[in-house]
Order: sequence, then C-alpha cells, then structure tokens
Amino acid sequence: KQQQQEVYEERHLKFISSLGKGNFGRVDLCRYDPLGDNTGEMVAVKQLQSSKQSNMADFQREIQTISSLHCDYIVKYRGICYSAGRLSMRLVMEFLPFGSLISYMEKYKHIITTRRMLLFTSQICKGMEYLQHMRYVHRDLAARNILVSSDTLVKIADFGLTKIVPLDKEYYRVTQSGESPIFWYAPESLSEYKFSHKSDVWSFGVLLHELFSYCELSRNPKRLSLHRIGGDIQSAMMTVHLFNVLKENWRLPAPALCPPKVYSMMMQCWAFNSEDRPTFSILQDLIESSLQDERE
Ligand SMILES: C[C@H](Nc1nc(-c2c[nH]c3ncc(Cl)cc23)ncc1F)C(=O)NCC(F)(F)F
Repeated sequence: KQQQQEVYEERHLKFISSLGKGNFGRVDLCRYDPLGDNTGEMVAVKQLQSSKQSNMADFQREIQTISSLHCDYIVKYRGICYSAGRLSMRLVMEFLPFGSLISYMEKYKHIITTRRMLLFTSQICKGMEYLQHMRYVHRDLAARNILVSSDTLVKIADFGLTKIVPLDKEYYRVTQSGESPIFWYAPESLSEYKFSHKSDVWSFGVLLHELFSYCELSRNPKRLSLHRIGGDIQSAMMTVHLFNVLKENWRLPAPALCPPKVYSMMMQCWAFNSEDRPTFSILQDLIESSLQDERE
C-alpha cells in the first residue's frame, strides 16, 4: 500500500503532462521520483494560475477540504509541495488514469452497460452521502468533476467551490457568483444564491442526465437549456430565463433509451421546492432498485 506522504519536495516532482485547467488552477500529471530511477508514483498536482489574494484563500480552503475527506468515492489527497521562492504551494493528489467521466463515456459509450452506469451512479451517491455527513456542500457536482479510476470505480473530485454548511443553518449563501455553472443549479441557487445538500441533489439529477446521455455534447444540459430559453439571451438575463422555465415546470427531457425508473429519479431530484427532493440515502435505495431491474 502506498504510504501516505504529506510533504513533497519540488526537486523530485517531475512534470510529465498537463491534465487540464480548472476555474483558477491547473492540474499536471507528475512523477514523484526521489530515487531518480523513474520508479516513483504518478500524482496529479494542482497549482494556482493567478496569485490573486482571493484565489489563494479559496485554494487554501480547497486543500483544507480535500485533506479532511477519506472515502473510496472521493479523489485522494496525497500531500503538499511547497515551492521554494514562489509564494504559492501545490496540492498533490492521486492520479486517476482513466480521466474525466466525460472523456470515458465518449470513448466507451458503445460498450458500457446500463448496469455499469448505475454502478457509477451508486458510487457517486455514496460519495455525496459521505460529503453530506461531513457537512460539505460540493456546489459543482457535474460529469466534468467525476474521475474514472477503473472500469468499475469512479470518484468525485474538484472541491474548489465546496463550502461547509454552518451549524445553525441548512444552507450556505454565496456572495459573488463567479464562473457559475448555472445549468446545474437548483432554482433557489439561481434566485437566492442558496446552496445546500438539497441543491447538491438537484445537481446530482443533472449529472445523472449527463451520464445517461453518454456525456454527448449535443445533449448536454447547457445546450438543451439554451435551446429551450433561446440561445441569443445575453448572459445576465440567462439566470432569470432559466429560473422562469424551471418555475413553469420545464425540465431536461428524458435521454434516449433511458430506463423510466432512472428518469423518474432525475425528476425527483428536480422538485422545484428543495424540501420535496429525496436525500442521497433515499436515492441510494432507488438506484439499488433500478440495479435489480438490470440483469447483466
Ligand atoms: C483541472 C483538471 N482537469 C482534468 N483533470 C484530468 C485528470 C485525469 N486524471 C486525474 N487524476 C486526478 C486529477 Cl485531480 C485530475 C485528473 N483529466 C482531464 C482534465 F481536464 C481537474 O482537476 N478536473 C476536475 C476533475 F478532477 F474533477 F476532473
């Protein structure tokens, strides 16, 4: 078993390739190779792009969050690399070789079974149950933030927008909207910037829609929503128009070939009133029941 390392020395962290860019950060594939013989472990290393004060604080919080999470269905924290000289530090995480769920589904959509998609759904739901137990609200649950560890294991990643729900309230209210993934947002998040476990359940429903649409770009939530509200709306009005069509009970249409029980699950996640949405543990039962229906 790989030992849990806390501090990584920059001189042994060998850059291999860039994995992608997030809101304010960049993630690279590196080999941590203290022996210098290319036998070291592969790791995913995240660093800030802009050293703006506010981003530094958010990055510190992201590190604080991910280092406190210990769950099979959440990407593992490995440690920290303090860059000599540069004031910013780097977050070292486990590297998941199969990449994001979006690229995985595009590549394997012709051979992946409904049963396997329900297994992935169940794992994400378990990860979210754990996150809720820790009083964290993810706020950016989407297929782009799910990583594939193997053909039978996916994990939740990217805790850049994650917040802790205060003890005396059931929700977290955000001040600035920033780069908002509004097409994954619950109505109360669109209208009042309120985020809770129940808004994470709404986003989980949208993620389910992505998954059962095989993460096809032509069927993605943003494109389908823009088609409904009219693509020429300027962005400031987008939130208002999206809220209004949701208020009038428009929802993302059932993906082709989607099992009725699965679409029904999505629709329950998309209850307009947050208290009418199922908890992640109720969703787990619904997923188990759908799994029974799907013989491999
Ligand atoms: C900015 C980075 N983008 C990407 N990362 C990876 C990746 C493969 N394998 C990985 N193993 C550990 C990590 Cl942390 C990332 C990757 N692949 C493609 C990307 F575009 C990222 O963090 N994305 C959020 C999330 F991790 F949820 F997908």
